[in-house]
Amino acid sequence: MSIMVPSTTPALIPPGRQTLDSALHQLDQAAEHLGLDDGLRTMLATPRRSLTVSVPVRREDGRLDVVQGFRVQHNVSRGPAKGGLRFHPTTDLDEVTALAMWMTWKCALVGIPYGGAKGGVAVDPTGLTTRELERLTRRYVSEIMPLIGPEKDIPAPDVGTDEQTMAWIMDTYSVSAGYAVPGVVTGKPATLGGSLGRSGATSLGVQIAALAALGRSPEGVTVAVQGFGKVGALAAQHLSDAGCKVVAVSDVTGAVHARGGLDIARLRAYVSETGGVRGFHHGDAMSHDDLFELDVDVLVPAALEGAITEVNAPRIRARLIVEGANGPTTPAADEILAASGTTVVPDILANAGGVIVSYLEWVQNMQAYSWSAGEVEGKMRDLLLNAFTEVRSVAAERAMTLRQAAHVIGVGRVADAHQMRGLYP
Ligand SMILES: NC(=O)C1=CN([C@@H]2O[C@H](COP(=O)(O)OP(=O)(O)OC[C@H]3O[C@@H](n4cnc5c(N)ncnc54)[C@H](OP(=O)(O)O)[C@@H]3O)[C@@H](O)[C@H]2O)C=CC1
Ligand SMILES: O=C(O)CCC(=O)C(=O)O
Repeated sequence: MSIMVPSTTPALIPPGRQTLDSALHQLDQAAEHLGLDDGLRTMLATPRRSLTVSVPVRREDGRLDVVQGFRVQHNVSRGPAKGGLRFHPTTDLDEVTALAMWMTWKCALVGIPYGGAKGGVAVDPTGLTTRELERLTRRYVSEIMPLIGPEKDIPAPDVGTDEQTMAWIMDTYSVSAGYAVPGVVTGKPATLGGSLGRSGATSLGVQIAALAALGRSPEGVTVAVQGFGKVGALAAQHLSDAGCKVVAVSDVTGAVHARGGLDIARLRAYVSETGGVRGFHHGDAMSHDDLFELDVDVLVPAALEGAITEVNAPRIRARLIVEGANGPTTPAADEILAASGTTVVPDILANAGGVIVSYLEWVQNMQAYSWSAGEVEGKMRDLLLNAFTEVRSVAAERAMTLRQAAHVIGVGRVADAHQMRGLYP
């Protein structure tokens, strides 16, 4: 089985399919390198279980809307399926399948005992009231109930969902079980068994990965961040706290730039008040596209897939890209960046801090015990930096990019699990 990288991105291919093609291409490269046979490749390219559900939502004005929801368990050979839940209008089954596949490799890469999953609901959460969102979440959870559970599949936050969404999931599942089941979901509020440090864990991981890849003092290192949501805003904060100068950030509303560095704490307060970075007075407005072309040391894509393509990759001047988002760089862009000597710390490594702390949350829930914030951070840091060191040494030994090395390690571990278990005849 071989998946070609298209040299251009045909406009007619839906974005979700393009994302899945990227994930399959990365798998194919790793499988080739590992010498996996066709049967095993096909098994790894195919999700174990995919569920599509119709979710009715009663609107405040009495109307009934019906939206599509998905939960994909890509692989469960190393443990329960694990991965976030996304509420976004363009989410589809292909996108969720790709994101689930990346979760499989990510969990294997950082050495936590999970397979990979992802969920999605094709809805714009900003267009719903809190009560509508709650009804939607509870109904979606009821529909996917047979798939999830602390020993089966454990959702977590992703784009458009948060601690409140996780609390509703935990409650809906627990009401059905007849007792409180905190371990069914991670990224919950601390009062319901959420771990200290989970809300900022993905971003802290991005900072840790960025500093490790920089390999020099962060003082004065310039950074641009695309996306100012749960991951991007706190990644900007953590990088700024470490001494970097975050000179530009963007969200859907716009992009802001300040050559001398943005005051990230002030910008976060502004965004909580206004809903977006647009109009922030302590910086200049810039276009979304220009942010990618700034002369900065580090670029952190922390929004959605397909942000860095063959179109903008040749114009990127940052020498280091640290992927907070999943799948922000297309395979064609990857080739251009590799040829220009740009280092890309890949998503399955750079944003793994989130799922690592989710794992630590689940472990705390399963043993009905909790760790201090320092203990959680220390364990996360160790797991992430061990994976970072391993990826860097495999990349050096085998003359490959960090993404290729990360996939060789992650895919290799999952393939080993299949072979040892004998699931594959
Ligand atoms: N949350 C987590 O723990 C983890 C998330 N990730 C990945 O990180 C990425 C971001 O997730 P998360 O922060 O949770 O999601 P959020 O929904 O909290 O934030 C997404 C952000 O991206 C912005 N955005 C969307 N499209 C664009 C665009 N075209 N240009 C600029 N900004 C844009 C949104 O802007 P606006 O607010 O204006 O809509 C928002 O600021 C995703 O790829 C996700 O899969 C990876 C690992 C864990
Ligand atoms: O915390 C988790 O379980 C998963 C987070 C996630 O969706 C991701 O890493 O992409």
